[in-house]
Amino acid sequence: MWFGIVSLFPEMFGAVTDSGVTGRAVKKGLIDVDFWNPRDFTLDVHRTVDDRPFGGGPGMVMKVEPLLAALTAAKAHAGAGVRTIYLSPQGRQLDQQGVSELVEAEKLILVCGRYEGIDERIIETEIDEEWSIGDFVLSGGELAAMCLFDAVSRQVPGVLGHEGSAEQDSFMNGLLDCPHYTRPEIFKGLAVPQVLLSGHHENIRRWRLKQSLGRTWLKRPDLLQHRNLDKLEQTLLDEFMQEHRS
Ligand SMILES: CN1CCN(C(=O)c2nonc2N)CC1
Repeated sequence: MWFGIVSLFPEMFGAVTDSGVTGRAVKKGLIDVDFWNPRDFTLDVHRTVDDRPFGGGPGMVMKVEPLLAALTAAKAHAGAGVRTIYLSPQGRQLDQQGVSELVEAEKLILVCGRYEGIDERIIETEIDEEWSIGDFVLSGGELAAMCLFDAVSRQVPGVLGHEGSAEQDSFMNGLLDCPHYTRPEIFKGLAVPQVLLSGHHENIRRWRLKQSLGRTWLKRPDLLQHRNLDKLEQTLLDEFMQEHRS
């Protein structure tokens, strides 16, 4: 999978291109990333990338020409079939379903705005989709782009090594994740659930599923609205609810 990043702060992306699971995927060539910085496309001695908004008001807007030149260069590099995304609170809120759709794209350009944003005409003429990571305001699109980059990259075959991790990620099966434990067996007087020490894989699988269902019921019941439970899942959830109430 290939990502083209248009950003005034490409150095921020080291957090995902040089570290962790995604950093290893880049190193292995499972994920390719290229950067285009609008500042490199300025023509004035001060390398100006922002301008005052028409109509006045606070803040600045990213200058049209350097941004367009950077984006044009990114699209030329990408070739056909690339989807160009602008990170913005106006966009579709990113969730695991959206991640699953985006990973099918194979080539994504992520445009990161700064200041008050980018000229609306760039959005109208150059952007295919707007995506948001939540209803809050960031200082720029870079952190949102890194979230999208990480979540989408995790779904690329081979990135997680044993594919199971992706499946077991929260939201991959529409439920919250189960609890996780590691050594020591007793920590602050709290023991690891015995079933996890039993070595009985089917019992462990059922316990984890029951915990996922129960946690989702307690913390995110809205997710259950859209999740058809099979017979076993309903039985396990009923058990959890009964135990929770007793
Ligand atoms: C111009 N800039 C404003 C701030 N911003 C965001 O708050 C944001 N992006 O994606 N999800 C979000 N929330 C990015 C774009």
